[in-house]
Amino acid sequence: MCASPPPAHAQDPLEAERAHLAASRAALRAMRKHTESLDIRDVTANWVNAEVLASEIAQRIKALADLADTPLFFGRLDYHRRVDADGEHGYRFYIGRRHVHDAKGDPMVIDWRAPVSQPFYQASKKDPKDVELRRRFGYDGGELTAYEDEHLSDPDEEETVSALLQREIEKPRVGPMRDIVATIQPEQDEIVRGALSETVCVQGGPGTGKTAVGLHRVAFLLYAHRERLARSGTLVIGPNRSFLRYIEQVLPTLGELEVKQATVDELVAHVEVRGEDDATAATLKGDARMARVLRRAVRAGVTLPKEPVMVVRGSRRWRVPVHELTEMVEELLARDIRYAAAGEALPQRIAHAVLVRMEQAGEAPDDRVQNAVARNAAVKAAVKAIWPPVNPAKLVLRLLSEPAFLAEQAEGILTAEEQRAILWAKPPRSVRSAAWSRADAVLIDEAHDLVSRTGSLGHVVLDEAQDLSPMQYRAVGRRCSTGSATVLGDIAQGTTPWATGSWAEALRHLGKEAAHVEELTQGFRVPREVIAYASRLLPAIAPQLREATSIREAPGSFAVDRVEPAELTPATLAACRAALENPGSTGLIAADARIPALRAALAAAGLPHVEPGEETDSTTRLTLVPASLAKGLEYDHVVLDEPQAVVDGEPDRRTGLRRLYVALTRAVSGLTITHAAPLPAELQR
Ligand SMILES: Nc1ncnc2c1ncn2[C@@H]1O[C@H](COP(=O)(O)OP(=O)(O)OP(=O)(O)O)[C@@H](O)[C@H]1O
Repeated sequence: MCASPPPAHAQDPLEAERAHLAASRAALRAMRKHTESLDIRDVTANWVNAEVLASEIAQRIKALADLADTPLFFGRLDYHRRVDADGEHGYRFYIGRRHVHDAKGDPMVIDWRAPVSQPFYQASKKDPKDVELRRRFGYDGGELTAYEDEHLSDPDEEETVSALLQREIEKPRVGPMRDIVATIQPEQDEIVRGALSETVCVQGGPGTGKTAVGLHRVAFLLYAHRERLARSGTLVIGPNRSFLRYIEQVLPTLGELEVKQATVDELVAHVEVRGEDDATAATLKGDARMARVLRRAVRAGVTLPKEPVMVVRGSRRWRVPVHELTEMVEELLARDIRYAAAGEALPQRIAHAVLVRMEQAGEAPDDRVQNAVARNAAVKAAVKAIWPPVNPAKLVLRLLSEPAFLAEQAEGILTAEEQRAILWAKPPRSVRSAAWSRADAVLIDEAHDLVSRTGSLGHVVLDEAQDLSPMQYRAVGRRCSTGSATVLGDIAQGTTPWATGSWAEALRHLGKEAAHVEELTQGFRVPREVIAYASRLLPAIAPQLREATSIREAPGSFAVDRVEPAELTPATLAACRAALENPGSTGLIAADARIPALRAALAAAGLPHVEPGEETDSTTRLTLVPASLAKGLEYDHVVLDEPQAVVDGEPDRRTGLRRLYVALTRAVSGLTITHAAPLPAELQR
């Protein structure tokens, strides 16, 4: 970083940049050494503080690791004028994954999230944002091998597509998801740097970078609001564990080690899920009307008092009459406070009424007396009868077991037929023995929240959101009720019968109606020909959506092989072998029902494979992917076995075609389809 304009020296620019890289590396090592040598004995008064500080330091040491194959900086900005922002000043800034400073404290590399770095992503010929030169760096392993310049204010220089960006996008994919920090695009950057207070919903076709954007947004928010989010917490929600394993490296590479990950099922794991609903029951249980039924049910046990409360203290008896108790209960019912909080308020109200009477009788009771009266056995007994405690799981068990109870709570909300659809055919004996379904667990979570408020996090990223039921949105919404969310999804990839119809509706259930919906349209994954082929399904699965474009220049390979039924499995295996000739990962995607047969065939043929979410290595680059787990994942080459079987694996045709759309859009460099049954009509054009 220079404090004065860069001198026009004759040195080979690449050499100069390599020198800066070497100096930055040395500075990073020095920073790490310094942190490692910190002696905390003098600054911590007790062992708790010492523990906290020690763990913070350990985190910092980890964050300061110089990762050999992740370049320390990937870009450079030369401003026209000296920039003074956020403690950074100078004309020239190197942009990287984290701050590096020299011994004097002057910055060598600026964090990509700092305000001075933003023009690296946003500046253009049209709006240069004071930037004279934008330089992108190319690396081979850890070695700086190339650079590419754009003189943003030079009217004679033509605007071109960056070859380095193109190279980055075209790289064969291997292993888990990587960060995209060097090549975030302007439309993505807008979302990444959105204000913490704002909830944003991103609709985008397959491979438009929704997941990548969501993860970088968390990294950005943690940078901009570190203390606040450290207190309140951040969470990334994904559809299943294999997906979460696929993305789990991205934030740590960006230096963020503290972000939690979970599936929606894990968030609501109050009971063990062993049962499964049919589509009708699951859809009804996921319907937002269930929240109203539960609200009523939670309060169903509240009984208006029939007798006065009599408190005996010493030689005196104090009586709170029925009408006064009734007023208290009615007031608590009318107020929007949680059931348990209201149940705790009631004894205090009764005690207060007793205190008023004591005062009227000339006594001078204080707070301690009020608390003692609230704990008095007569008051406790009355409260238990009026406002009995509610066990959320037991309540849901009763609701799904007792037709009369359900009828009472669901009257005017669910029809008789709908009630029958969600009732258990054979009611379980206890919470433990019940075969709870995933949707039931969400109902229990709602009941929990009606009883006592669920704590809110600072920010939640909800990926593959198109699949959530309204009740699941509510479960996520209460976990960010005082924070914000990034909602990511693609309506065309919605494969659950209970999926919410539109983003506006989804955001309402999430409790974030004011959120705006952004659209990402540039596809970074799927080759042009393949996305065009998959898009033939759009009129049938999401007619309102536009086809995603592909910014990949490499045409990729695409083949459809029809074979005799007896030849299907051998043809699929042969396609896998051919795909494995290429560098990068190969995914064999098939209908869930085909997986056992294919697994056996792969074993018999001596083709080793892993399951989704497991790490591939140089000897095992093939993953066998059930269509139901393909969502969100990508492979360099995809072999898709028998598309019609993928469609048939779902309860209805639209869902089947959407599942197929997901499977067709996982490939980065090549897609081979093998089939014996005719292809679904929608694909034949
Ligand atoms: N700006 C970018 N530069 C380089 N690569 C990018 C960029 N944006 C996205 N990608 C890459 O494109 C691929 C698809 O991104 P991602 O998985 O985030 O898309 P998605 O929209 O979530 O897809 P899906 O709808 O299939 O879940 C990933 O390999 C990602 O790293």
